[in-house]
Amino acid sequence: MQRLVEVEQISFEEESNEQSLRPSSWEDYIGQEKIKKNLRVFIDASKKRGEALDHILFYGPPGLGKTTLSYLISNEMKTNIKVTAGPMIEKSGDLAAILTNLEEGDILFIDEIHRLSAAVEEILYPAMEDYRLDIIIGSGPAAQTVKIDLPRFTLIGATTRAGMLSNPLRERFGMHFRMQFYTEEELAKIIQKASLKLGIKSLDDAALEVSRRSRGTPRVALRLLRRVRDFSQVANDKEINLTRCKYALDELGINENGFDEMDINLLELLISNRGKPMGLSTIAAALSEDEGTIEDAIEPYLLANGYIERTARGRVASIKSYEMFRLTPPKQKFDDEQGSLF
Ligand SMILES: Nc1ncnc2c1ncn2[C@@H]1O[C@H](COP(=O)(O)OP(=O)(O)OP(=O)(O)O)[C@@H](O)[C@H]1O
Ligand SMILES: [Mg+2]
Repeated sequence: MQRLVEVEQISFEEESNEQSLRPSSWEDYIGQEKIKKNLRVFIDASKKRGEALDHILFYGPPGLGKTTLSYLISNEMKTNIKVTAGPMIEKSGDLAAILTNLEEGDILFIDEIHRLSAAVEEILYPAMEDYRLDIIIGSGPAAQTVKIDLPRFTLIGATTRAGMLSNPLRERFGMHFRMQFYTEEELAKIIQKASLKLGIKSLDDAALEVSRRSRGTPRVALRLLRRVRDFSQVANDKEINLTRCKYALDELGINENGFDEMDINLLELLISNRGKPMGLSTIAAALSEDEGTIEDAIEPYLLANGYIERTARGRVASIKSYEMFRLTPPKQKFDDEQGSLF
């Protein structure tokens, strides 16, 4: 099923749409203030010293701006950026070829870095630490290690699943940044800027309405904005206004909290368990979704906003969810070892 608030699998068309709306300056990159502030200090310092920037790891749910930030860093450092992704680097030779083609100060961006194979990761360790490539030639007693020096480069890794990174890899990043969900005000600003780029102005209250239904995620906000714009243009509106906006979003089946069918199904499932924790694999089977998608793309926003709670024995719906469905939360305590859930 294609989710309108789906943030992970993006089509080619969407990807090129995204490129056109992708901020190219720090001023256009709204929010994530703490990360921006820190990054600017590190960038300034490394520029002053004339050194490559330390390796950086961005982690957090999809669509929050990890890739965009990486491009901004390369802009700011005035260096080349080579972009690849974990699943694209199949053999250690692939990575060796990428590394030996880098120039001094270049940025290598590896998306979905948690999906690198163990063999490829091993190549990365000395490359990150000592800018050195260790290649083993031959096998058995005649095997030899050849060491090749690499230019000083910066690795930027991005992942939706920091927990899946191996410790040695994680520790080799000098900076770790966790991406945060955006506030409604921040998303409204992003929408207004993007809207102008699309050639139609969004009125303040309309932009806020789209924000409220965007699950704290710029990619979702921009996707909803494009659909709302379609409705507005068909109706010959000069600006995107609140009434049309609400109509369009309702037509698209995005509820007032930005929840779509998938979120609702998950919440209903947990509620049907009446306060008893439900394990991830059970949830995945019941919703016919894979565990990774639930953990990376659906759950984080619901957790961050207190709609569900995670206990050692599984997930439960919180009072807030019962209230949203206008249901009474169960009084009975199921999880005795962990104390009251509510
Ligand atoms: N802070 C921001 N300000 C303005 N626009 C943003 C911001 N963050 C993200 N965007 C927009 O949201 C879209 C998605 O961002 P991006 O591709 O960087 O996310 P991501 O974290 O790399 O996602 P994924 O984990 O799926 O790779 C981009 O097209 C960009 O235009
Ligand atoms: Mg990305």
